[in-house]
Amino acid sequence: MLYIKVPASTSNLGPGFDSLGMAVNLYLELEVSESDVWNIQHFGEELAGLENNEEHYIRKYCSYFMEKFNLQTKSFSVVMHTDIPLARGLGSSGSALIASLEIIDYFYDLNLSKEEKVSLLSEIEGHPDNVAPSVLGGVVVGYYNAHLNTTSTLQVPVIEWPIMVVIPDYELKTSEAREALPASLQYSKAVEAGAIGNMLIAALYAKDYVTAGQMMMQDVYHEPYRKHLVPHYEMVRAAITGDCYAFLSGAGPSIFVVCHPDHFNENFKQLNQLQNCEVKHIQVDVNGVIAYEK
Ligand SMILES: Nc1ncnc2c1ncn2[C@@H]1O[C@H](COP(=O)(O)OP(=O)(O)OP(=O)(O)O)[C@@H](O)[C@H]1O
Ligand SMILES: N[C@@H](CCO)C(=O)O
Repeated sequence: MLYIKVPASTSNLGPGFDSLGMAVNLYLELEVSESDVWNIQHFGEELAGLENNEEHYIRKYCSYFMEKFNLQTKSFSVVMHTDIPLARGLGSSGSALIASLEIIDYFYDLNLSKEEKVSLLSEIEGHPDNVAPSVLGGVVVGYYNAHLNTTSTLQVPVIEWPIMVVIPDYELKTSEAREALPASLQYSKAVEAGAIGNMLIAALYAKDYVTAGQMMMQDVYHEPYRKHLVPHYEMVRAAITGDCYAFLSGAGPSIFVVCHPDHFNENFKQLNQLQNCEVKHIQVDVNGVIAYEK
């Protein structure tokens, strides 16, 4: 029996659009064994609405990898639980892709390295900002070069201020949130967007979380085009006070909030007053995916 535990991820962190992400302590967990026929069992409320057919991501991406590596077809029995809410900007689809690759890696003895896994997964997603942190752990910058089909990643220091996430009670599919983006950015806007992202990375290295937070809140790549899809976005920005900074998690609708330790409790209480959402204190996951025989 193979046990797999994949952390959730938040991506973009404001201006790190498609290239910056952080693994966090919500988890997809699976127990997997070989079987004559596919059998996937769901546990927990997050998976309650998920259809269990050939399009199920675990089944679909296991088949994808079998074909990609020219492997003899196998079927699996899977028992699955997740704390990661689906389609909320917390990397749920990435977690399912990662789990599928772990299944194939283990049951076909592929012995893929973490770097090879991140490359294979980034090719599917088109960007590494969810899969790289969920595989490697911590805060990760990644660049998927679609022309060469290569992925580069580097870990940056984890954020040491406390973090919370506001999870609205509605879904937003990544595909819908990507459709809201413009087809092109004016040159001067692109330069501005890049400068804000560069400042964010420098601030994370410097552990200057006031500057990091200010950069997180000034994204011009995606948040201006998506905020109309997320009513909680302006509500959260209006509610936070003190040294406290918010960014849209991935494609949304969840919103991450990074706070000075002295300002965390008052902001946590304040955000808990908001309707139609849940607020969770979050930790960075520094391990990334784990998989072992049970
Ligand atoms: N554990 C899972 N098993 C199977 N399919 C899953 C699982 N988790 C997510 N999915 C699939 O992924 C879809 C959500 O993907 P989507 O990219 O829209 O959101 P997300 O990955 O949660 O957010 P983001 O990419 O912004 O972080 C679900 O509707 C479901 O089809
Ligand atoms: N960087 C991606 C993350 C969601 O997959 C986006 O914002 O669309």
